[in-house]
Amino acid sequence: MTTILDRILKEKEKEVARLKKEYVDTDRGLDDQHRSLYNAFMNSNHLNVISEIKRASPSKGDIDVGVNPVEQAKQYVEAGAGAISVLTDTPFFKGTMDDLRKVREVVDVPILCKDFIIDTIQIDRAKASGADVILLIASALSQAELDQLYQYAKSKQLEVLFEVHNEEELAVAKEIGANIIGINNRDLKTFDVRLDVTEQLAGSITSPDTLIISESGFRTADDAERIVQTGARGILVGETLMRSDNLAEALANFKVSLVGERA
Ligand SMILES: O=C(O)c1ccccc1NCC(=O)[C@H](O)[C@H](O)COP(=O)(O)O
Repeated sequence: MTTILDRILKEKEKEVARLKKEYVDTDRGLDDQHRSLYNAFMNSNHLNVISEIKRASPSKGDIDVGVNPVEQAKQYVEAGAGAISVLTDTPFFKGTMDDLRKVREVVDVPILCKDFIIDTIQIDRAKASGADVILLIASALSQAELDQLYQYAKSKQLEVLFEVHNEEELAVAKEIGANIIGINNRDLKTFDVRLDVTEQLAGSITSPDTLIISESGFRTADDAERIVQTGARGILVGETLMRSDNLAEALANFKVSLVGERA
C-alpha cells in the first residue's frame, strides 16, 4: 500500500532533481550566531515549545493558508515560544523556503526547517535560508543515508532533530549518536495520533544528555503535564497554535515545570 510518506518522498525526489539543476548555494558561512535549540531547551526549567508555522497538512487539509509567517513568528516569540518550526514543504503543507527566510529576519530564537530531507542539497538550502536545525525522519531513509545526512548537517553547524516513531527507529537514532530525538506521536502512515507513543519510547532513552522532544497532537495543559512525566523537555506544536486566538494563554498552558524542578 502506498502511504502518504511514500507520496511525499516521491515529490521530494523530483524537488531534489530540480534543485540540482537550479540551486546556487549562497551560504557564505557568515552567520556564526549558533542559536542552539539543544542548549536553550536543556538549560530551561520548564517544558519548551517549538511553535510551528503550518498552513495546511495531509491529515487536516487547510489550516490557515493565508497566514503571514512573519507576523505569526513574531507573535509566537512574544507569547513565549522557545523555537519556531517552519514547514517549508509546498505540495503537501503549502509552506515555502521563503517563509523560513522571512521568519529568520525577524526572530532570534532557533528555527527548525521542517521538511522531508533526503539529500545534502536541501541541507545547504536550509542553512542558507537561516535554519539552525533540520529534521531527519528515521522512517524515510536507510540508516546509512541518515548517518550521511546527519554528519553533513553537523559539519555545517546545524543541529538535527532526529524523528522516530518506534523502538527500531530509536535504536538507529542512538547508533547515529543523535542528541536531539523527536518522538512523533503521529503515525505518518495512518495519521493516528497518540501521546502514549512518547510515553512508551521515552523510557528507552536513558542518557541525560539526550534532549527529548515530543511531537504532534498537543491541545491542552493536561497533555503537557502528561508528557513532562516522560522526561521530554520540549514539545512541537502546530495546529493548536495556528488555530489559537490567544497565543499567550495557549503557550503558557504548555510551559509546565519540568519534573524534578518543581517547588
Ligand atoms: O500533520 C500531518 O498531517 C502530517 C502528515 C504526514 C507527515 C507529517 C505530518 N505532520 C508533520 C508534523 O510532524 C507536525 O506538523 C508537527 O509535529 C505538529 O503537529 P500538530 O501539533 O499535531 O499539528
